Amino acid sequence: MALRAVRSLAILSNPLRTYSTSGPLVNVSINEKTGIATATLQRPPVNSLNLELLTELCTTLEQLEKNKSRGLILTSSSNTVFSAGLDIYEMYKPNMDRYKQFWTTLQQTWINLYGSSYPTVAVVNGHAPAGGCLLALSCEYRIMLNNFTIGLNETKLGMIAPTWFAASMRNAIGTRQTELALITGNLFTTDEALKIGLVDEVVQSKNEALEKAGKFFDKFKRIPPHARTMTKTSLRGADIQALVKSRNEEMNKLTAFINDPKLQEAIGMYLESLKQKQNK
Ligand SMILES: CC/C=C\C/C=C\C/C=C\C/C=C/C(=O)SCCNC(=O)CCNC(=O)[C@H](O)C(C)(C)COP(=O)(O)OP(=O)(O)OC[C@H]1O[C@@H](n2cnc3c(N)ncnc32)[C@H](O)[C@@H]1OP(=O)(O)O
Repeated sequence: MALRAVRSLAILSNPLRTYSTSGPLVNVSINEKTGIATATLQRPPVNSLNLELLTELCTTLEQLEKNKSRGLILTSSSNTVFSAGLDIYEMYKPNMDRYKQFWTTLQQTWINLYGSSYPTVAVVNGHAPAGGCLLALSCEYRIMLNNFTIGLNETKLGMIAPTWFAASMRNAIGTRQTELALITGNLFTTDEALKIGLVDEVVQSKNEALEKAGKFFDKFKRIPPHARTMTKTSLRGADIQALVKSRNEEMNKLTAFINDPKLQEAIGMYLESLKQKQNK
């Protein structure tokens, strides 16, 4: 908390610096007038989150923090998919060293995004299942385009959404709705998501979403950044601390879980069903 306070006080005195962290999988651009960064996920066809994409995103978030960013819009280069969630191939017959690196990077990406000192908006311009929904939930505000689906559908895949996935959802829609959403693995339509507060606004186009995102950032023009950041930390800090404390334990559980032959069989069948869908 104290460190964050010092960092946020520094925001008041340091001028904004421009920088570039764009990579092949995450394009980063900075609006010179507003200082707002836009990170666009660009891993066709569905922005599934593999180790390389997560590493780029994680580094981008670290750089934004270091450079005292004014804010971040997280979006997708696809017109139909925000992110299909974790890359299922990272969990199918995994090389365990890579798998551990993958999961550690996912944890760190969440810590950086959920706990960022700068304001964050997800422009959800396509489907956002599972890990895709997690990325959106980790932002402070979600603006979604119509006619897509969003949710933590892990139970439908025979998996359990980790506690910090659940905490991110609880932070947005409360305990009751989170329990219902998680046990059913429901994917919500945009309108259903709006109704339960899983997203904050529904729009018809990406341009409209970007305009609304600008309005969200404008709300902070007259709010001292340190007060904003400390308030966010007071609300989200416990969720982050819980993961920081249990990181290793979670890794041990996951290692055993992912090597379960029944789970591997289920993942294989799920991958097959995704392929079959394409052949129809
Ligand atoms: C102590 C802790 C205890 C327990 C924790 C245990 C484990 C960890 C738990 C869970 C965390 C898991 C989180 C996840 O994110 S799992 C991933 C879930 N994602 C999904 O279910 C989405 C699957 N995809 C879709 O539904 C559709 O693709 C989508 C609606 C996103 C887009 O549809 P569209 O019609 O546009 O594309 P497709 O034809 O379906 O796909 C194109 C292409 O992409 C491949 N694909 C899709 N999704 C994924 C993915 N997530 N990973 C890898 N590959 C994916 C798909 O197979 C097609 O490939 P190809 O046939 O080769 O072209």
